[in-house]
Order: sequence, then C-alpha cells, then structure tokens
Amino acid sequence: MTAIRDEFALIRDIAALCPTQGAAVRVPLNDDAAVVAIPPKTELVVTTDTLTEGVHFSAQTITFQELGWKLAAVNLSDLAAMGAQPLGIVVALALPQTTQKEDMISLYRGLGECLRTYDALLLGGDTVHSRHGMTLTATALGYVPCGQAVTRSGAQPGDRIVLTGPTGYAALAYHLLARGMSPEASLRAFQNTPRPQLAKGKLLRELGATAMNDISDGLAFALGDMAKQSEARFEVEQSALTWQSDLAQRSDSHALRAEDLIWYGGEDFELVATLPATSPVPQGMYEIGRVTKGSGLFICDGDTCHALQVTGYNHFGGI
Ligand SMILES: Nc1ncnc2c1ncn2[C@@H]1O[C@H](COP(=O)(O)OP(=O)(O)O)[C@@H](O)[C@H]1O
Ligand SMILES: Cc1ncc(C[n+]2csc(CCOP(=O)(O)OP(=O)(O)O)c2C)c(N)n1
Ligand SMILES: [Mg+2]
Repeated sequence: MTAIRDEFALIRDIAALCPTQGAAVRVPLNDDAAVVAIPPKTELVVTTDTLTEGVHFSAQTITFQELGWKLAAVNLSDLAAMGAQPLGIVVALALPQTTQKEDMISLYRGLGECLRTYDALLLGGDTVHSRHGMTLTATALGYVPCGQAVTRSGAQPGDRIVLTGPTGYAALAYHLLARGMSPEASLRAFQNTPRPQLAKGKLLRELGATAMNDISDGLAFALGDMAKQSEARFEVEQSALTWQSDLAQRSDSHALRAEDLIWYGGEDFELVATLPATSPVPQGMYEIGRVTKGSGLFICDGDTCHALQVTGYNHFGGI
C-alpha cells in the first residue's frame, strides 16, 4: 500500500479510470470548470449527495470499489427520480492522511464502472485533506425536455402508485454485513452497488408520471413526502407487497422484521411514481396502491386502512 504524497498525481491517476470526454463536452476535467452543452429545448437537472465514513459506509461492510460505484449511483438515482437523462458528475473528496493510493484507485474503478454503465461522464472535482475521517461528495448534472421533470408534488386522486422494484433488501444486507456476516453476492449488491433506475425513470416520465421519488430514506418516507407535497392521500395495498414473504424468510432468523425493512429500511434506490389510471403499468413494475382525496399515508387490506407512520432515516433524528 502507498501513502498519497502528491494531490495532482493522484488526480491524474484516478481521472484516467473514468470516462471524461463526450460529444457534449466543450471543456473537460483539468480546467477551472467543465463546459458541457445541453441539448436544445431541455432544462438542466442538478443534485448532490454525500457519503461520510461511519454514517454511510464503513471499511468493514463495503470495499472501495463498491463505494465508488455507490457514490455515483446514489447521485444518478436522484436524476432518475426526476425522469432525467444524465450528463455527468463532479466529485469532491476529503481524505485523511492515512488514505492509501490503491484504495482511491479502487474507488475510481468502481465510480468509472457506474458512469460507463449509465452513460455519464466525470466532469471534475476537488481533492482535499481531512483531519476527521473520509467524506465523499458527488454532484450530478442531467437534463429533461423543458417542463417535463417529474416532481414529488403532482400526484392526483385517481392515480395508481407504481414501484420499480422490491424494497427492504438493501437494509437486510446492511444488517447482515454490520454483524460480520457474508450475504450472497446478489443480496450484498442491493446495499453496496445499488442500480440507479434511469431507464425506468425516463419511461415513467414518458408515460405521464404525475409525481416520482427515489427511495433513499425508506418507502414510507418517500411516499409520505409525495402525499404531503401533492396534498393527497396515498393508500398502499398490503397484498401488493408480494416480496414480503421472501424477505421474511430471509430476515426472521436474524430477528429482523420484514415489514420494518420494507417501510423504513432505506437505501433501496428504487423509484416510486404515481401514474394516471389511463397509463399502462410497465411490465416488471409493481402496482402497489392508489392516490385518493385527503392526506397522509395509509396501508390497506381491502377496505380496511390504517395510517402509517411517516418516518425514515433522519441524520439528526437520534441526537
Ligand atoms: N445543506 C443544504 N443546502 C441546500 N439544500 C439542501 C441542503 N440539504 C438538502 N437540501 C435540499 O433539500 C431537499 C431534501 O434533501 P434530501 O432529503 O437529501 O433529498 P434526497 O433524498 O433526494 O437526497 C433536496 O431538494 C435538497 O437539494
Ligand atoms: C456504516 C453505515 N451505517 C448506516 C447505514 C445506513 N444508512 C446510512 S445513510 C441511510 C439513508 C440514506 O442516506 P441520506 O444521506 O439521507 O440519503 P439521501 O436521502 O440524501 O439520498 C441509511 C439507511 C449504512 N449504509 N452504512
Ligand atoms: Mg440528499
């Protein structure tokens, strides 16, 4: 392992592992700022997310290569949630003195792999010394046709609630990893190398989605916030959560409740959207409920509904 002695040599080595050039790039990484063209009749979509040591990751549960993928993926997921097409990301690293060069090479291998998978570029960043643990921040840039971005606030009574994939597995994987266990590769991937649902986000936008959100803080929080911002009532049908029994089979023996993982686990990075009843629900997605007049988030078994607590991962909630 090699200590980092030169900020600029490090930047050269890690940037070489990522796609940095594309038809839209007028000025790539290595200048004061990048310059990128956006297609005519589109609007810029911008989002940022940070991963910090001890809060979002620990060396015991994730490799640097996985972490690089996850840093890009959690940011691209927010673009997906708007129905946007990615352009690229900028990355800011705050690194403790003990950081090893090989680990940063692994980080950028994973980052580059994710960017290539989703047709996004590394447009720049910043690398600084930290005296208090490692902090990784990325900002993603994308675009949507003018006026077409899907916000959290447009759900209408009569819409269906659609989910792009099951929730709860990312949290199950995290709990197993944190206990020093080795979940199988596909389960580990839910937590360590999540897939931003860019293609599904675009499809849902094109199908006329009225509201959309990604699930970083848990399904309850994502739906609860959409209900609140849309000033509508969201009802989820218990029987539509068809993966609950599979999740329960895997989680019961570890004293984890599938229901809690599904609603409050977080980090699933699937999308939830509301679709007008006239739009078809795409194959492979779950229709989990409906939007009605009123307010709040409810779980229903036929005609019997009860209110669900709208909480999720809250960074300062436990302090
Ligand atoms: N420190 C901050 N300064 C400005 N805006 C912020 C800050 N932190 C969060 N936000 C904004 O608040 C909203 C909610 O943030 P967050 O829960 O992190 O969203 P997400 O789950 O999509 O990452 C977003 O619009 C985000 O851009
Ligand atoms: C070491 C470690 N501790 C805890 C977790 C669980 N965890 C960390 S952040 C988070 C929620 C999402 O993070 P946040 O920064 O709120 O994402 P955002 O909503 O901004 O996208 C969860 C469930 C983890 N993955 N790793
Ligand atoms: Mg955020």
